[in-house]
Amino acid sequence: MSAPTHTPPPGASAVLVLADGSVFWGRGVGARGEVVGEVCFNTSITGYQEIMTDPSYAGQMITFTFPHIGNVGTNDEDIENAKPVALGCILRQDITEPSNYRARKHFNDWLAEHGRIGIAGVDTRRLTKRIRTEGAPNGVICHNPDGTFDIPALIAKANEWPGLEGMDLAKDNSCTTGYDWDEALWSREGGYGKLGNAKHHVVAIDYGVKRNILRNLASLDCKVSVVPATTTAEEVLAMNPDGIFLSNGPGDPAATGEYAVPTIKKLIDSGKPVFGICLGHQMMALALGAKTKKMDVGHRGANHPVKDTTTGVVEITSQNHGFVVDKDSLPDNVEATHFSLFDGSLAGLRAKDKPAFAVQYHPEASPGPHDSHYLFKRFVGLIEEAKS
Ligand SMILES: NC(=O)CC[C@H](N)C(=O)O
Repeated sequence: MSAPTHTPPPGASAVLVLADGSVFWGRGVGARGEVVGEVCFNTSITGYQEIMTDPSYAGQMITFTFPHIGNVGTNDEDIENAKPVALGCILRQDITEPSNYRARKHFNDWLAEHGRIGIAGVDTRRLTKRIRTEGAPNGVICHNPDGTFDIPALIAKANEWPGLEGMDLAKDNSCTTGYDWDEALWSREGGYGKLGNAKHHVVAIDYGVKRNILRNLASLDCKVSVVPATTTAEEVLAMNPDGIFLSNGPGDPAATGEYAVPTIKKLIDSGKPVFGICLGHQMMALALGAKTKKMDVGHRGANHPVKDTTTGVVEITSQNHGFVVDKDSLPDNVEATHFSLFDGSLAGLRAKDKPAFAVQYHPEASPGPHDSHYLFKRFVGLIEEAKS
């Protein structure tokens, strides 16, 4: 990488610095100010609003490898959380003018309104290659229209940030009080549906849950009670659920060892059907005695092939994770059920002696393909089996 210059080029209103001293000049988008966190990349070509609102991106800023960000604007519906959670975004091109019948707001205005900082005009290919070869670095985006930047201070800030490893972000991104969920999946004709005839009761533990997971459950006739991350196993079981769902969420799964992991162990031992997604998958693995680790290269995109070894079927999946379950650490009572066809990493597991299973990726998509919706049906199938 060429030596960084600390003199802003003409017109620079933002800068991205990495902990190793790399400097990327650009044009600020969204809110002004400074943000520090992990710099990752996502290869999806659609769904920037769903991605920015996915709570699993807490502590991270997202490099969008697709250059046309903003082309469908933003609306009040394509959200996975009430507010964006990703710290900021890094873009190749200036934000595209919105052109879509559902657009309500320009992406730039939406970012600014929610206090989210971004930078456009970055060589995102160079940045992505750097992340791919050296891992996701700490970084700072600074957006200052005055064009004055204290680069050494920003680099120091990037280095001082402790990094995601060992960081528990699930508790802070959970709801603080429980609530019932009855919104079902979206359709072009009717928008979001409503839970009709509630056949099953699912308690979903919220570690930073994406709404489309809850919508999928509601669309399969599940009344969903969402509860905070620190809810105890006794409290969950006292709600008499037919099934228990462990949500996705940000941060290091191993850092949830004091509250989530022991709770999940008790819930699995109760014999109730349990289904986990992403962080939920990682914590289920920890509860079953396996280990997790930080990945050299995280998976973030909407075209990741995964093989379900129980059926032999390959599905194209939506993914967002930087930690993974070590496939060599699975105890005898745990079966590996899915593998990533990109790097062979573990993408799904099940307990052999309990109705508990989980996947590392996102069957709810949002954004992404719908190949993996069958997993929600698999969960409801386990619930029906347990009830009969
Ligand atoms: N989407 C998620 O649940 C992410 C899980 C975890 N925070 C990871 O990065 O691996």
